Amino acid sequence: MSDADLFSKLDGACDCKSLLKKHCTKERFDAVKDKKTKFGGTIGDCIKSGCLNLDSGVGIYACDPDAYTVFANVLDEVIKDYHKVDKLDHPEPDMGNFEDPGFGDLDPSGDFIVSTRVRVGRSHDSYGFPPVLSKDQIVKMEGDTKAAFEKFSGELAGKYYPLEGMSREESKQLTADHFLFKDDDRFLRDAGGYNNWPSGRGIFFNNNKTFLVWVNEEDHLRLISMQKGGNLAAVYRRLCQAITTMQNSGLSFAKREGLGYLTFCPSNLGTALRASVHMKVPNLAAKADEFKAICEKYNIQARGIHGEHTESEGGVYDLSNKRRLGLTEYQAVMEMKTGVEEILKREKELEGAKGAKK
Ligand SMILES: Nc1ncnc2c1ncn2[C@@H]1O[C@H](COP(=O)(O)OP(=O)(O)OP(=O)(O)O)[C@@H](O)[C@H]1O
Repeated sequence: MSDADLFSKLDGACDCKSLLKKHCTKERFDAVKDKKTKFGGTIGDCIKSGCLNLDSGVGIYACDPDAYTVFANVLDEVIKDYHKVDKLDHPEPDMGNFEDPGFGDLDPSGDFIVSTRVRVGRSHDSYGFPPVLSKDQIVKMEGDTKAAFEKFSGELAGKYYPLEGMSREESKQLTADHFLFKDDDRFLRDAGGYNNWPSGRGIFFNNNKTFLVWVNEEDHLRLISMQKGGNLAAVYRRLCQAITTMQNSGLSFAKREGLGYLTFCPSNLGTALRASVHMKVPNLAAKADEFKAICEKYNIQARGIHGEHTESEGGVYDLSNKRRLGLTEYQAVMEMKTGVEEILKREKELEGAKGAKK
């Protein structure tokens, strides 16, 4: 389908509620329809998924880091709307004093928090995103990334497992353990996210599986630190040490002033950080209105435990920072910490009240 045909499909859709539909007006589309990014991408590459999937929430992916400049007339509006900010004035990155972050274990009893995870997305600034990436380029980029992994030492040291050639059993087990990613998202598929799959994709693990890197899942890199229990300090420290090592190994990550770190989907840019706990909150979750209100008050997003758009199981929720743009990395983690502590306090009160009634 040509870029013009894609746009007509979107333009003619009456019940489409995506941010793309809202902000990619005919005027804005016409203003950029003949432009190309320095990686050769077009506005059609960015809007394809949202035009083919009219039920998208966002509907636009950047075809490459340069798209955030060349197609800013559309992308900036989507970003402001999605992240609920008036201005694009994201601060300079600041991970705070991560060696001594001023918080520790959010649930020393171990009764409520099942596991803690903090991840960031990063993009190499010398490569495009999937819509403009050839098989050779994705394989070369994987090579650059693997070279940086060689610099990991101590707790971070581990091994890279390319998806190509991985046995079915191994990949099934890694997915069940919440470690591996899949190729089953139709929005990402139509954005070109699975082009040349599984070439260039893989996963790095440290030896005790508390630090991993997804290579060319949705983003070029997703750096993930996770462990059982609620020790947010240990998880955050490990992630920041890994980010620092990768930056010092010569990799240069795509950023734009006012937008922070750039990612394939505009919903992730800024800090590109999501800090989450899997926490047991059956009593509070049973009071749906109160649960929703407390999450909103503290900017917490609640998800099911198998990732975005999944349901909770046994009262366990994935609770994370909702804000990723317009605040520093340290502030984003602190927001999650504060919200989770409040939710935990309320869950304990409700649990206590139930005990008293018995
Ligand atoms: N605190 C956590 N403990 C254990 N596993 C987690 C935790 N948070 C997320 N996961 C797991 O990580 C995987 C990826 O989750 P999900 O796709 O929701 O988030 P993400 O990787 O942060 O990316 P995105 O926000 O783009 O969806 C899922 O298998 C999910 O269960």
